[in-house]
Amino acid sequence: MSTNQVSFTDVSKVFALRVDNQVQKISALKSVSFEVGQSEIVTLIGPSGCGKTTALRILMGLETASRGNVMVAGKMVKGCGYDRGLVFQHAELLPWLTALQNIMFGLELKGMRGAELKDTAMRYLDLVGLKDAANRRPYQLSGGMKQRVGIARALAIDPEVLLMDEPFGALDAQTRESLQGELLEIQARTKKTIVFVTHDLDEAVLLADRIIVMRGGSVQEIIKVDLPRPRGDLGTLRGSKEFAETRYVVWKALHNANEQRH
Ligand SMILES: Nc1ncnc2c1ncn2[C@@H]1O[C@H](COP(=O)(O)OP(=O)(O)OP(=O)(O)O)[C@@H](O)[C@H]1O
Repeated sequence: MSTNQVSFTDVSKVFALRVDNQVQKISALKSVSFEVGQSEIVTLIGPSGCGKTTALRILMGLETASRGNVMVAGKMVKGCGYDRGLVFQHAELLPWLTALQNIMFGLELKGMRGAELKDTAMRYLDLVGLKDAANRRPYQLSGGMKQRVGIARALAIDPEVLLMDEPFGALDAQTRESLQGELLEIQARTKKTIVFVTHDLDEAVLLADRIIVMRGGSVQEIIKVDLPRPRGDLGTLRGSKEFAETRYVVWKALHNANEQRH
């Protein structure tokens, strides 16, 4: 974790909304700064509307910052790029393509052709445990399987940083838990740097090296998670004293964030 893969420095974002012929300004981010080290997993958590998705969208290049600097892998972010992969809450796969073709599509856009194209897509499908479902179309996949394809699609372009916006938020508790474990295993193998937005306190702790607690467009607190890596069996981890202690620290920070909001 010596070099920073992400530097978000003094970033502010103001949205201008036109309501009844009047322009209303919404300050979504106010001088937000944080860094993410190489191979680090950082989770962003905080009350609804505190700016988590806006921060992620700026990192992805889908929004521009009104002020401040955003660097990924040593380069200033100017629009989308293959150095970043995004996974949404809903995988948003192309419905007329198979799981394999959905992954190939992104690789083709990147310029990959021929045997390498199919082999690479298959390798990433295998990484998320879906080799046998390669020829299924999205409607033939469960919610969890679709999210796995979404993760494979983002990883296949070999980004420096994986940006994940509540990727497991729409899944049932059991599928969510197994995907959390799978994500940790994949990260241990690929060593990707991950910025992960979640509403779920347990998820924030289970996955992260550090947790950024946000409030009203600002960083309220950054909490280091000292749980060992690899995290091993997440069920056992959840039952540990260390997990409970960290969870309480984050709960308190969130509680403060909520109180100061009201
Ligand atoms: N395109 C936009 N135009 C105007 N306002 C926006 C836009 N996108 C976000 N906002 C506003 O910016 C603020 C932060 O929104 P954001 O979606 O980043 O919050 P969030 O923490 O991700 O919320 P949630 O947890 O509910 O998804 C909110 O007040 C929201 O209404």
